[in-house]
Amino acid sequence: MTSPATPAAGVTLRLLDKADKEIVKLDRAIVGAVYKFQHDFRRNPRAGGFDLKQLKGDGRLWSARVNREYRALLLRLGGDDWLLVSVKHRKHVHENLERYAYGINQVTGAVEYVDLQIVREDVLRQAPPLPQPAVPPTEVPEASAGAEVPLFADFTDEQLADLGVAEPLVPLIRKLTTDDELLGLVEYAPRHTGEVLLHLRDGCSFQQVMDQVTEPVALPERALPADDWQQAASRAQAVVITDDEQIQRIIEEGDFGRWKTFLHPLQEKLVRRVTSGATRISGGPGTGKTIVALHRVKHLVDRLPPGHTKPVLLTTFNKNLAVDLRARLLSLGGPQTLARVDILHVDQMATRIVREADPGNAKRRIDDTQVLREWRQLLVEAGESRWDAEFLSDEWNQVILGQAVNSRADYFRVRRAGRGRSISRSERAEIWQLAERFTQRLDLQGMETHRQVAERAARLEIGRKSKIDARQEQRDARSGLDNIHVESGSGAWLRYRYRHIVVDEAQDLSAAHWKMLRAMAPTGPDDIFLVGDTHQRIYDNQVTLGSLGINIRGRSGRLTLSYRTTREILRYASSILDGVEQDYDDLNGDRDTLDGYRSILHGSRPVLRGAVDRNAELDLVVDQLQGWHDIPRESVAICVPTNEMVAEVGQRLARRGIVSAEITRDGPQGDEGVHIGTMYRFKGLEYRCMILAGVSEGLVPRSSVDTWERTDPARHRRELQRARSLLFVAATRARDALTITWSGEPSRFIGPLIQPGTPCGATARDHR
Ligand SMILES: Nc1ncnc2c1ncn2[C@@H]1O[C@H](COP(=O)(O)OP(=O)(O)OP(=O)(O)O)[C@@H](O)[C@H]1O
Repeated sequence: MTSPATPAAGVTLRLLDKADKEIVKLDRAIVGAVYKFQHDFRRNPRAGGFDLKQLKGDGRLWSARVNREYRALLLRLGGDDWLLVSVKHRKHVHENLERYAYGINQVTGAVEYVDLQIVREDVLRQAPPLPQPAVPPTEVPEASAGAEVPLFADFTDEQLADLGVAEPLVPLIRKLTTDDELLGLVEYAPRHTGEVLLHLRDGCSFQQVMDQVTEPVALPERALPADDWQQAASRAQAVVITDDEQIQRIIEEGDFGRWKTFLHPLQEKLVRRVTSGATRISGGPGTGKTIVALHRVKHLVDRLPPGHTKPVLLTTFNKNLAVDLRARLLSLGGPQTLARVDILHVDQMATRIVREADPGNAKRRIDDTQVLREWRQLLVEAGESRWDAEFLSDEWNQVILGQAVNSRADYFRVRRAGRGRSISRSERAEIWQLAERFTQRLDLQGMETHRQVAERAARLEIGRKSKIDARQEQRDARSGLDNIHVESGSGAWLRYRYRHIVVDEAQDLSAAHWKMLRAMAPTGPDDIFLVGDTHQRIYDNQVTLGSLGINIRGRSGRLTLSYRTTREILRYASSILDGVEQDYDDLNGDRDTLDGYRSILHGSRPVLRGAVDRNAELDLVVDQLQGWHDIPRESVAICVPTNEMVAEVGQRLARRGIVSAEITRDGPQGDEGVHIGTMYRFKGLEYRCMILAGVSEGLVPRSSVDTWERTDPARHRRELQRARSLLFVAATRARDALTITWSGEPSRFIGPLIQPGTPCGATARDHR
C-alpha cells in the first residue's frame, strides 16, 4: 500500500456503487494501480502524471491516468469533488463517447451512470441462457418467458420515466425479450432502474411499483435544484473515500462487505431518520433489518458527546445472535463504536438486573417442559382436578408472566387475547392462587424460568424508573437528562441505564422484555429503534407495544428488497405462507404484510425431493451434499425438525466421511464441517446452500399440534402459524441453493409446491 499522506483540503473523491464491482474484475496489478491512483489523486488531482482531461465534447466526464494502460473515468461534481464511475482500458475510453450515459435521475434525484455499449454488447448480444438444474420429478415447471414479445411492451416510455427508470436505457429496455437479457441489464443498470424493471416483470402493476419501489426513494417534491451534482451524489449509492484502507477494504471484501458501504437509499433513510420516539422497521427475511440496526447504532454513537459511558444498548433474542451482532458492529464501526455500546441478549440483560438486585441468589433455570412437569406435580399434590396442567402452564407463561402481570388486581383486568377459552372472575381468582403456590414451589426448589426472570427484571426496572422520574419532577428546570444523577438507597448514582435502545428480532420478545426495555431509557427522541418481522415469529410472544408504553404509531418503516435470498428461493419460501398472510400483526395490534417483498438476485430453483422412508431420505441428503462438493462445507447447512433427526443426520454423514458440526444454543460445535441443527437454531443465520430435511407430515407441523384442533381452536391456529413461520425462517436462510426433502407424506405446508395444478403457480409467481 502507499505511504500515508494528507489529502489536499477541498478535494473529495467518491466511489459510485458498481464501479467497485468493475474494478475487482481487473487484473491484480491494475487493482493495485487503482489503490495508488486514489491515494495520489486525493492529494492533488492536478498532478501532471494523471493527465486529467475532459472527454471530448463532454461537460462533466473526465479521464485520468491510472497506469500506462488504464484510465479512471470521473464525474466532476463541482470544484474538486470527483465521483469515480469506472476504470477502463485506454483504448476503450474514447472509442464511442455516446456510450456514456449519466445524469441526475429526475425522480430519485440521484446521480446515475451507465455504459450503454457494455449493455448493448453484453446483454443484447443474447448471452447464452443461464444453466438450470435438471428439474426433479416433483418440481412444478415454470411458465415459459414468452420468447419474442418485448418484456415491457405494456408500459409506455412515460410510465417508465415516472417510475424513475434511467431514460437513456429505455431504447435498450424496449429490446428485451427474455429474462436472461433482463437480468443482464439489471447487472449494469442503475440500481433503481433494476428494481423497477424486476418488479414490473414480476407482474406488479404500475401503481404497485410506484407505491412500493419508487415513492419510498423519490424526492418529496419531484423538483430538482437545477444542477446540484454534489447533492445528487449524496443521494446515490456512493461513498466518500476518506482513507487508503477504505477503498482497499471495499474492493477486497467484495460482496461480503457491501452492507457496510452501500446502503439502499431506503435503508440509509431509516438509519438517519431523526425520530420523536420509538420506531419500528419491518421487512421480510434478508431485507437488511439487522444491517439497518447496526448502522443505526453507529449513527447514534457518532452523535454522542465524547465520553466513556455506554449509553446505547443493542439487544436481540439469543446469545448466538448477540455474539454475531458484536462481531458485525466491530467490523462496521471499529472498537471506538463498540466502546459506547452494550450488546446483550434480552434474557442476559434481565439476568443481570435480577442478579444486581439480589446478588448471590443463583437459581437453576428450567425450560417449558420442566415447568409443565412441575405443574402436573403441583396439581397432584394439591388434589386439584378442575384444571389441567397444560392450560395452567400456558396461562402462567403467556398471560401472567408473558404480560408481566404483577398483582391479582392486574390479573383480573388483563386481556387474554388468543387464549381461546374465556374464564370468569372467580376462575381468575382460583388461577391466581394456584399460580402463587406454583411460584413459591419453584422458589423453594431453587428453580426459575427465563420468563420469571424477565418479569422480575421488568418490575425492578419499572421501580427504578419511577424513582428517577419522581426525583426528576422534584428538580428544577436545571435538571436536563445528563443531570439525573440521584442517589439510590445504596448511595449509588441512579439514572436511566441507556439513552438509546436498538432491538433486533423484535418479533420474539415478550411483554415483560418490552416493559423492562421501556423502563431503561427515558421516553423521547430516538429512544427505541426496533427491527423485526412477525412472519418470522417462532416463539409464542404476541404483544401490542402501545399498551406497553412503546408508542410506534406513525413511526414505522418497511424494507422490501431481499439482499440474501434469490428470487427463486424467495418465491418458494413465500408460498409457505400462502393463505395465511392476514394472520400477521405489526407488533401494535394491526396487520403487517410482505407486500412488495422481492429480490433482484437470481439463482437456481429450489429442489424438492420425496423419499419412501427416512433411510432413503438420508441418502438423498448425502447425495445433495455430494452435489455441492465445491462449496466450502461451513457454508452448507442441514436444518431438521427434531433433535433425534440432528443425531441421525450427523451419524449418516459421519458414515459417509462427511464432517459435520451441530448448532447448539452456543453456536456450532466445531470449526469445520456442514452445520446441522433444528429449525429453531437457524433464526438470524445465513448459508450459501441449505437442505431442509424431514419436511414430512407429522413432523412439520408436529402431529401433537392437531390435538388442539377440537379442544382449543385458537391455540391450534397459533401453533400452526408458528410451525409455518419456523419453516419459512428455515427456508429463507439459504442464499444460493435450497433443497427440501421429506419421507412418506410431505408436510401440508409444502403441498402446494409439489402438486402441479394447485394454486402454487399463481401465488408463487406473485411473490418472486
Ligand atoms: N445494503 C446492502 N448491501 C449489501 N448487502 C446487504 C445490504 N443490506 C443487507 N445486506 C446483506 O443481506 C443479508 C441479510 O441482511 P440482514 O441479516 O440484515 O437481513 P434481515 O432482514 O435482518 O434478515 P432476517 O430477518 O432473515 O434475519 C446479509 O448478508 C447482509 O449482509
